[in-house]
Amino acid sequence: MASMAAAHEPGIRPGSIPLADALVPASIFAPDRGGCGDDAEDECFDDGDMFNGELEERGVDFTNKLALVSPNGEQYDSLLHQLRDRMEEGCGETIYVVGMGSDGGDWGLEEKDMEASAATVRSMCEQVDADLITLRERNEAAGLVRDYLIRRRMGELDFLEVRVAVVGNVDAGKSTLLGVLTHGELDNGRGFARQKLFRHKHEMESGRTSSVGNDILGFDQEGQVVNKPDSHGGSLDWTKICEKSSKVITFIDLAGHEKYLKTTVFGMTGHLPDFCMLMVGSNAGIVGMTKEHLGLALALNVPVFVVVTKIDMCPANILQETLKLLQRLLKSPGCRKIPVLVQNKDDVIVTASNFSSERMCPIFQISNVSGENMDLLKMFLNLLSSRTSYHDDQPAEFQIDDTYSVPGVGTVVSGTTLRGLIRLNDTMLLGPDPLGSFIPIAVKSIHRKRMPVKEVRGGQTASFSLKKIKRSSIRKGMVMVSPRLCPQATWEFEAEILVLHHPTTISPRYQAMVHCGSIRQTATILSMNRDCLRTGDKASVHFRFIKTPEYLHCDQRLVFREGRTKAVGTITKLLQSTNNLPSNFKPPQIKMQSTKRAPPRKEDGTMAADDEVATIAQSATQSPKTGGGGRRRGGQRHKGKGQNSSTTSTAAPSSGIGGS
Ligand SMILES: Nc1nc2c(ncn2[C@@H]2O[C@H](COP(=O)(O)OP(=O)(O)OP(=O)(O)O)[C@@H](O)[C@H]2O)c(=O)[nH]1
Repeated sequence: MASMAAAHEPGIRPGSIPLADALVPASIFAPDRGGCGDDAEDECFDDGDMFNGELEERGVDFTNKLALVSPNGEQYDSLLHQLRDRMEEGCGETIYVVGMGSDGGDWGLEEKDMEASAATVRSMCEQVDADLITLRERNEAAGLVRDYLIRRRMGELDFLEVRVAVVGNVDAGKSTLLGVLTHGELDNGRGFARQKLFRHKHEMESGRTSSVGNDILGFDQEGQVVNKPDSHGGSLDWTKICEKSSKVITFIDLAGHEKYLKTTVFGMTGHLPDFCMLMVGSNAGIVGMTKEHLGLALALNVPVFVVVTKIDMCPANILQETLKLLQRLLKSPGCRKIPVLVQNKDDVIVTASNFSSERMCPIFQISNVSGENMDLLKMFLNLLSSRTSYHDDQPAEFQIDDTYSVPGVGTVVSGTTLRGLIRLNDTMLLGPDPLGSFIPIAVKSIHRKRMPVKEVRGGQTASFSLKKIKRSSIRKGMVMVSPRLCPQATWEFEAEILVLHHPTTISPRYQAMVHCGSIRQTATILSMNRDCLRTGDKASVHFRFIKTPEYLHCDQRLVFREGRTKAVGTITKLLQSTNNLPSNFKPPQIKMQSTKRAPPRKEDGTMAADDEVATIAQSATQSPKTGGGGRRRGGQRHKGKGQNSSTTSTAAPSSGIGGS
């Protein structure tokens, strides 16, 4: 396990970080024998999560390391119940530790007790139709301790799904890493690996990503990568990957260049990532858009892990400097993260088990050219579990993030199932159209990752082919929902916002782009509870969309931006609209309204970047429903949103609502 003294750590080279600045070792996240010492530990286990996630008793003492040795019938049922809960919380998987108690006794079991415990766990796995995979075995003071991965058995057409947004400055090595991971071939340092991923001709020519790309990495039940590129064109057969995988990681590859920030924001809000992988070139350090992207992830409450690339070509002192600045940024009051350097498999297990605490921020140091530490990153990815828990009985909701016209098939929409279960031939309501109406539409075919399936559930991305509807009448940001929801569209809403940057002041009638889920539309500020807003200010703001009403939820996070102006916030109220006409019937010709010129905080009106990150995190942590994290793996989920829970009612009367 990682040690506190950075100088002794293999990944850190001579000229290491001074002890005071040392990264937090992963070992502090390992469960304690009986209590939590410092803040970091409190954070990890503040729900009393001591032994395999449960402290309370249900006929069995979960804190006792011998609980699994020979449980009686009632105790076995309790243990099984606990395992089922944890599997559900972890969206079909959980890391299960045998031989560790939290009752103060020494850790470890004698061999025969370990075998008896393992037999109990194996039998429970059969009951829940899951596989038991040994992650590691170690010797502790009183004997053996084993960490298992318990993962639901997947049929050929099913797999667990985790979405990871990949962000970082230009040239950090994002596309290269994805090329290396998904195609299994190392880079040559001159752009070889990324060639396989570029989607546009201009990307091939400039070497820069401009669009939101999707790449998949499949793991089989044993945690081995299943991606096998075609030996001719090097392309990947997604269907084959999905058939062989028990878990598929979808990377949402986002552009690093500032001019594509709009696309990057859309990727982070619209594609609902479970996690964010922030890439940093070790030689370039924390430059360009790095802080901007980190701030975005914090604002949207997406847990972040960092991958420092190019360690093959970086002098030791520069690498140390980058790591030092990185951990300073992560620990700053704005981020309040606990940076943890991942250096071996033990660190991977500990960080992956605790990652959903949101406060922990694992840091990997890799090379796309030599492949150093790539195995640790892959192992970590295999152990991440989705943060979107699903319940099949919830009314289904699907958000559309793209549309296509497929020859011979017709109109196809792609997006993410937010909740519930959608089956072939189900009738859903599609909308809202510009008048706020929803129309009934039958689901004629469903694909997950290009593979035909019969159903799709909460947390999974999918595409549907739709009959008798033109592509032009569907736009990004529309939804398909269960008729049970009687969906309504909203022209106006209230949100608590925090201005991260604005050169002057924002006042009523100011317009900017609202990003919320896959919605991307300009909205006007009608009123707010302050005269004007400038960088760092918070306010409750009343917005109105200028073009069409949208389907919104209270508690949804939003990003409000225009050029370099940025604000983040949470929707607090869906408001009744006064009329059904689009407000751009006579669009107000106002933009970047600056009624009063307030003294900017810095010469150019910006906040110091650290302040900006600070303010973002403050907003994220103070958001009414964001919660503080602190739960172990599987415990941190996308927060439940009210079912289109407007406080009053919403806008346009709809012709097709609730029909079928
Ligand atoms: N030596 C070395 N070169 C690397 C490594 N990773 C990436 N590179 C090189 O760095 C350059 C930039 O990599 P990209 O993957 O295009 O960077 P990016 O972050 O995707 O850039 P954008 O798409 O513009 O956002 C390419 O020439 C890669 O070959 C690494 O670990 N070591």
